[in-house]
Amino acid sequence: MQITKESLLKSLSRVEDPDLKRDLVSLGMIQGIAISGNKVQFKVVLTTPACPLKEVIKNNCLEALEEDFGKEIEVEITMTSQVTTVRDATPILPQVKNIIAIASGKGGVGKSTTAVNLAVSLAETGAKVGLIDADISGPSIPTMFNVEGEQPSVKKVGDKNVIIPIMQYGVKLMSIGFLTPSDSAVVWRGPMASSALRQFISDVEWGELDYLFIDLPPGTSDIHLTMVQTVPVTGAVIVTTPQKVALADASKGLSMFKQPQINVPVLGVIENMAYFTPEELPDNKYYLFGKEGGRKLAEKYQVPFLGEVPIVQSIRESGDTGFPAVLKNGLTKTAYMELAESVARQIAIRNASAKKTEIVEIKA
Ligand SMILES: Nc1ncnc2c1ncn2[C@@H]1O[C@H](COP(=O)(O)OP(=O)(O)OP(=O)(O)O)[C@@H](O)[C@H]1O
Repeated sequence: MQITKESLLKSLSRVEDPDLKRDLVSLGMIQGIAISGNKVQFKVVLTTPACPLKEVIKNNCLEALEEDFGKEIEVEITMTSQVTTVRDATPILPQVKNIIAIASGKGGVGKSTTAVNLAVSLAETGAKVGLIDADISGPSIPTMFNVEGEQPSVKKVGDKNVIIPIMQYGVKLMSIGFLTPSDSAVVWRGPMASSALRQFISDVEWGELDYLFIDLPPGTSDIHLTMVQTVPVTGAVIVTTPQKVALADASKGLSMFKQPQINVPVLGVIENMAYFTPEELPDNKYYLFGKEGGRKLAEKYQVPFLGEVPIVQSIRESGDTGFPAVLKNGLTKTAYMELAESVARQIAIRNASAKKTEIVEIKA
């Protein structure tokens, strides 16, 4: 059969994106077609560079084409990506495609550690990533990125001063820790903390970003409200340990996002410190805080379970030395890369299926 653009597209329209459950052609994912005799070239534009199904989709395309055009067809597929968004080009962060809140109920469950490693993992896949440390009274991001003591520069744009974020490990960063001495106790009144977050959102030159993570303080606070009143949040990720007290608090955090007045989609639950494992004996698992609590929480609230991260000594050391665990080879790298793929996948699914998030109106 002679290969034409139409026959090629007809063939590829039998291939589905397994997550979005629609065919690649109607999703507009097939681009740049070039045909010469029995040689064809095209691009598959995925919804994220962290797509875990890259190889599956590529093989399904090859199979469909060989079925229709025989083994003699020569196919060159370039797998590329364009992160999706449901945001309008609003005056606030117009070039930021997705804003993701990282929240927990209880403090100390590893929310910041998770936010840091997710951000660096996605940057490693080639995505443009930013991270706001909204934990105003206990900023840990500068330490975890080994940029303590750095000060962002400021430039004038028109009559406005804009802050240039600090760039480290491919991630643009903003934290109150860059603006105050690291050993001083920052005691903020609620309104001051909220105004700092608003400034981090609107007065920082974030530029084009695929993913902007906001590392929230633990619990539910004024900061959470300020965030949802300032920007439309694509979705929230809840971090918890499997321990009963952490789960009880995580449920409260999760319910807050689901409240009709807030209405931020919950992308899923991450179980941190799921079990202890010595790195040299990764098959030995000790369930210090109980088993599968995060998974059960996700089931209870009918939200995706995004994955688990074990307690590993090197994760704590990586945080303290400012060299994120995902940048070291080994089991922690694998755990965080898989987690990042899982988060990126849920963002793509959310963007394909749910409508945009509205900013929460301030009611007096
Ligand atoms: N999977 C893990 N394995 C080992 N240590 C971890 C792991 N996750 C986090 N930690 C360590 O636990 C401590 C608390 O983590 P982190 O600061 O990320 O928690 P948090 O929930 O953001 O805390 P807070 O709510 O107080 O800001 C840190 O010392 C961190 O290095």
